[in-house]
Order: sequence, then C-alpha cells, then structure tokens
Amino acid sequence: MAMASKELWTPVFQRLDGPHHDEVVNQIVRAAETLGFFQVVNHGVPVELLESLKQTAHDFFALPPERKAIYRKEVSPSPLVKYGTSFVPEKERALEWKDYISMAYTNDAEALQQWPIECRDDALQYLKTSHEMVKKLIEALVGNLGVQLDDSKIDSFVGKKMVNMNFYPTCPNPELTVGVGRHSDIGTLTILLQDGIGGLYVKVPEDVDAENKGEWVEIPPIPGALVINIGDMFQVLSNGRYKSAEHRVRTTSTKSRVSVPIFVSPEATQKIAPLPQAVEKDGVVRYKEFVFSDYMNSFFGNAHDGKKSLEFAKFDST
Ligand SMILES: O=C(O)CCC(=O)C(=O)O
Ligand SMILES: [Fe+2]
Repeated sequence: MAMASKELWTPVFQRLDGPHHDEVVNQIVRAAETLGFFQVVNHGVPVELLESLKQTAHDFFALPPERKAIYRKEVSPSPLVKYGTSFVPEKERALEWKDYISMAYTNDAEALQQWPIECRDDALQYLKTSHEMVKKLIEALVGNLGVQLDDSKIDSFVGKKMVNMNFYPTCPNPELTVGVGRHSDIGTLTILLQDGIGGLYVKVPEDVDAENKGEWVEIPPIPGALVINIGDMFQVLSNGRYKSAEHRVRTTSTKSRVSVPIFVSPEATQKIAPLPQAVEKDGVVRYKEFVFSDYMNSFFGNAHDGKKSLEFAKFDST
C-alpha cells in the first residue's frame, strides 16, 4: 500500500488568517475535492493536550472491565456516553478489533457531570480548543462553493459534536480481522488525533484527477498534527464536490493504538440537501433532501460497507 503523496496531504493551515490565507484555502479545497483527507498543524490545540489525550485514552482502556462496562449502551447511566466494542456486532462478518467510548456534547455542565471522570477534562478541552479551527475550515470550504452563510446557518451544519476515544488492542492474528472496516464518516467533518503507530488508510477515489487513483494510501502519523476528513453530509451539501473519504484501520500485532476523533455533524432534526448555490453551479441536483436522523439510523443499522451509506441520499433509494 502506498503512502499518500505529499501533494495530496501536505500539512496546511499555518493559520488561515495571515498573508497565506488564499494559498491555504486552495490547499484545503483541493484536498477536500480529491482525497477528502488532509492534515493540519498550527491548529490551535496545544500539543501538550494532544499528548495528554493519548495517555488518557490508554489509561481509560486500561481500567478494570467493570468500570468501563457501566457505560455499555444498554445500561449507561447517561444518554451522552456509550462504551462499546466493534461497530454493529450483530451484522459484522468480521468483528472490528476495537473498543471505544463516545461522549456526546450538549453543554459544559452536562459534560462535566456525565462524561467519565477519567477522560472528561481532556476531551472537553480538546473540543473547545479545536472549535475555532473547525469554524474556519467550514467557512473556507463553504465559502469556496460561492455561499455566504451567516453563523446560525453554519451552526446548523456543525451543531452536534461528539468526542470518541478508540482503542485498538494488539491482535495475535492481524490478517484475520480489521481495526475498523471500510467506511466514510457520516457527519460534516471529522477531526482526528492519531498516535504514532500508523494503520489508518484512505482510498483515493477512482474518479478524481489525482495520483494513486483507486489505491489505499496510508495517512502517515505526523507528530503534533490533526487529521481532518470530509464526512458524507459535506459531500451532500456540496452536491458531490467535496468527497467523504472511504477509510479503514488495520490492526497490529505488536503495539496497541489509540485515536481520538471529534465527529462534527448537524443536529439530528436538521434537514439536509445540497446547497442551492452548489446546485446552480453544477446545473444538476445530485442528492435528495432528508432529515439527518434518518440518515444516521440507516448508517448505524448496518455493518460498515465502504461508501454505501451515501446511497441513502440518492434519488433512487427508498
Ligand atoms: O482510528 C482511526 O484512525 C480512525 C477511526 C475511524 O475511522 C472512526 O472512528 O470513524
Ligand atoms: Fe472513520
């Protein structure tokens, strides 16, 4: 498997404000239109916090099973917190070799009260210190579609945030299973902290003008960087211009791995459809209108299966 070519994923975002603004926007747009993945440095999240988050994730998953099991989805004391293993075990042909804890954000008070005490402070800090970057990325990407959005409209695409911590234990037979199966993330954007182990692969779409077309390329760990990827909702909003990236994680036999994504999505009740300006430019509307919760139900009701999730947004789907 190839490494992503430098041109495709060069860390950008030497802060969007400043003399290099247009250049940085162009790099981000180009990445969003091709690979759907890029990495950023100088993102505003303190590097010490990134280090601490990785340690916190290791410490959390090293807790006794009974301490973690209280958050299993059937019994969790909080609707915001869910601990699980694999993705949809009832539907998967090969179980994903992964445990995770999900922490949905509503407000600070509920996060402090309900998120597991072992990870809540770091997770909340991560969410807050990345907020400005998320907003600027959305503004740059939406602005490039020729759309001027006021803050409330932007908020409706990024109204919901969830911090997950993923743990991939060492696996005695890595060739027999997967860390995470092929999928695209369904929200608007994902911000991902990965550690130095490696193993995150993204598929370069067949239909873009880029190197390594159709190949799986590794997103190499870069110390201090955050990985950004486009989710299905951004693909829909942009009428297909930005690509939600199909990706997967392999397991490893020698060292456990952690990653800490922030999933940024619309509110469940939000109506989603391609932005009119994007449609006008293209002269064709590529996705239908739907409510985000219906999209989520379709996604979470099935095992990971590449970009099949997006079928739901097509006109000929039921
Ligand atoms: O662990 C990773 O690097 C990515 C995990 C992932 O794709 C996800 O949680 O959606
Ligand atoms: Fe993902």
